[in-house]
Amino acid sequence: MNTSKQTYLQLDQLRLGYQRPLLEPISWSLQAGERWALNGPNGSGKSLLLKTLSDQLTPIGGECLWSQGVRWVFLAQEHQRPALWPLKGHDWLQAMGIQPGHLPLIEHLLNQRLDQLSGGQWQLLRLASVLAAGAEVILLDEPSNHLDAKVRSQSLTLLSQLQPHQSLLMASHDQDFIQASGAQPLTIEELTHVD
Ligand SMILES: Nc1ncnc2c1ncn2[C@@H]1O[C@H](COP(=O)(O)OP(=O)(O)OP(=O)(O)O)[C@@H](O)[C@H]1O
Repeated sequence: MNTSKQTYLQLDQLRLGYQRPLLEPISWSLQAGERWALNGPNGSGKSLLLKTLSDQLTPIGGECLWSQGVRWVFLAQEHQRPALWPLKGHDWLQAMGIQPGHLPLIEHLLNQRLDQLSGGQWQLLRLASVLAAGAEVILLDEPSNHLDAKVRSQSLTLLSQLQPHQSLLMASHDQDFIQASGAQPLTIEELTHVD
């Protein structure tokens, strides 16, 4: 099936905010295979958009329409771990419904306890599991947070293994990471701009 022109997500005059709208309305669509990197100043609404797309916030107005059958996954900027958490990496993958055999880059983390992983190891495990879920749309909030050079390069390897039909929308301040990922930079201002 040729999915190159398929629209995965359509935003129509979408109003985002908490108690009241914080941004101008957004009208935008995401097509199969597109790779976008939201960047721009702190507080400009990147996380707000990703939280709304991933159903953590209700839009204040307008429409957010996922095409039928399109699956999305979301990597939050932070994921707090309980201080004592006796689960291991393979438990995490199992909970995500993922076969560990396909993920050589995180094999060394599978027998480690989640509460004993470093911040970067935890971020890599979470990123790898989100990418391995095979969803059509990958939403990532600051995926290069906490990463040293080696893990950062491993994360880029994982991103480079996305299938041509998979789409990416990530928020990032990390210009080098954005460039290396091949994603096109996009600002919230551009999304709210009306021609
Ligand atoms: N829980 C909240 N309640 C009310 N306003 C909030 C809440 N969280 C964030 N905001 C506000 O929403 C706006 C957008 O914040 P958001 O976190 O989306 O910015 P961002 O572009 O992701 O910033 P950063 O680059 O710092 O991660 C900011 O003005 C922020 O103060």
